[in-house]
Amino acid sequence: MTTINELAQQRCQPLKGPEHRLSDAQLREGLAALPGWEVIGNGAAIGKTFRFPDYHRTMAFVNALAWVAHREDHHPDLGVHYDRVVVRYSTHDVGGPSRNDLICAAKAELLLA
Ligand SMILES: C[C@H](O)[C@H](O)[C@H]1CNC2=NC(N)=NC(=O)C2=N1
Repeated sequence: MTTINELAQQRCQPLKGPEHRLSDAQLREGLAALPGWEVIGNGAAIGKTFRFPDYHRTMAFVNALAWVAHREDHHPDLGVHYDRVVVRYSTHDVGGPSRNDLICAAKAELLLA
């Protein structure tokens, strides 16, 4: 079993090519450690909607997430709203979800822990 802390301790690696795409079983195993995260876009990505009481807290999270993206060189697609952020990770260079997406989802999650 993988835990959220094990994922969050890892660093994203530059991955290129479809061989790095996670299998359904690997994806399921990883998502079991990430509360609220789900497969979206028919297996193309993983995502979660984070809700906040106001715009200030929404943007504080967006900025913290941007810092994670910069540090890891792995970038989420974001939908930014007044009181929520729709976060979606997929690895473009792989053509779908990779281990990097699970790692960044775990780091995103722990920003709020
Ligand atoms: C060279 C650099 O590591 C790549 O271009 C990175 C940058 N950030 C990225 N972010 C995401 N989400 N997917 C990628 O494939 C990706 N590739």
